[in-house]
Amino acid sequence: MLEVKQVSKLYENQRGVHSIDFSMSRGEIVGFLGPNGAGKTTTMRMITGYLNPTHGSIAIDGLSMSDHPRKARQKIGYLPETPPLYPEMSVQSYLQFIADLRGIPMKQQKHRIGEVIERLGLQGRERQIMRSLSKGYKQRMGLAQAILHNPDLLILDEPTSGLDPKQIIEIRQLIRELGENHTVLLSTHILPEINTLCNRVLIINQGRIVLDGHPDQLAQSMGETFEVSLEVKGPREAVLAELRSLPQIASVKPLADVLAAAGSAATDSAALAPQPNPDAPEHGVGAEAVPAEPAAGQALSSTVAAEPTVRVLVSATDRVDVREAIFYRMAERRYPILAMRKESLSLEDIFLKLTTNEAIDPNTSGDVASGSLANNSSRLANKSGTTASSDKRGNPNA
Ligand SMILES: Nc1ncnc2c1ncn2[C@@H]1O[C@H](COP(=O)(O)OP(=O)(O)OP(=O)(O)O)[C@@H](O)[C@H]1O
Repeated sequence: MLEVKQVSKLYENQRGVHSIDFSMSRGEIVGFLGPNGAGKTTTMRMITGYLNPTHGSIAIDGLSMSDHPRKARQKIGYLPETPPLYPEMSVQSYLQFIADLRGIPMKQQKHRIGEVIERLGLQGRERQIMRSLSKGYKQRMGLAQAILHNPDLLILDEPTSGLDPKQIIEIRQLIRELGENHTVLLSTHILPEINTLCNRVLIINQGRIVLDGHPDQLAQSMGETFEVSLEVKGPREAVLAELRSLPQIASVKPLADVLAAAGSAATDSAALAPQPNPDAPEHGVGAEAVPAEPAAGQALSSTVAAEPTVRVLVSATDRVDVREAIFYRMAERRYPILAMRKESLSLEDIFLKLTTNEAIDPNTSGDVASGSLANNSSRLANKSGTTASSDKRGNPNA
């Protein structure tokens, strides 16, 4: 549907985008993410024919934008960040004006405008002057003018920017519906928007595409290992030994050992004293035994057995999903699993990793774009540190 090949844009004294290369298939909803000044708008304006690339080529459905600009543009609907509305016009007269501009035959105009008004929930507002529309309805009008000529490809530049939460939900729902019949490229600064709307994400930084993939697969492709955080009730050393004996377990890192049996401080202070953890120096994570919660927890002391709770981060080799193996082994040994969670990088982690301090090496950006970022160890260190410190924050005695 869309082919962007080796496209660069040089402004007078600086580079807008550099050798952008991607394609989109029919039916995809692609999220275009990047920090301020990364090159999103420049890319979108080139795709829509508003700007000419300095190098490279763009084709819409096989039609070259430079050789057949009119025909290629006919296949595109564009919602710029600020919708191009005329405040003095009414909803109906504005859409008629756009229909004329788009060359929709007179005979079809009434029917098509009616369809679009219904699709975007603008019924009853046909005679309203656009100046008096709310921001959400102005955005609907922006979408209406973008889809009026029934284009195959929709380019939406920050479609929910500046809307209130209710309007955001409504516009997202509209985009989802439009995605059923159109191919959509949308730029946004709102990361959860990508997860809820898009089946693919492109991340651009400093004018280069640094990542391209499915939102769910990105996290996995950027991690070296499959990781599970786990909370198990049972004797600490025995639980650790069982986990370490499982095949395909690369490491078991205790995060903190928490005595669930509150109140045992009063009866068994020795049991609550922080225990040295043989794993702590090796892994550098907070693995000391943390005293139990005071007051509120103490009320539990008469009902909860003084069984320690072991909290660990388990990493598997070759990204193997080890959750079932862990479950069955713990069940076999009668160590109840209180919590088990697959750990992964959030889209926010990925975005920050790719767009903050880490300089993009042009020689390796191809690898990065295919999602094969290798070193992930600093994140692990961070995560362990964060978990350990948040444990302490959550425990006034720590
Ligand atoms: N008309 C222009 N003349 C010169 N430089 C420009 C022009 N338009 C954009 N740029 C520069 O090109 C780079 C990319 O800008 P662009 O507007 O495409 O980024 P963006 O990702 O859309 O940013 P934002 O999220 O802030 O809208 C920036 O460094 C910007 O300053």
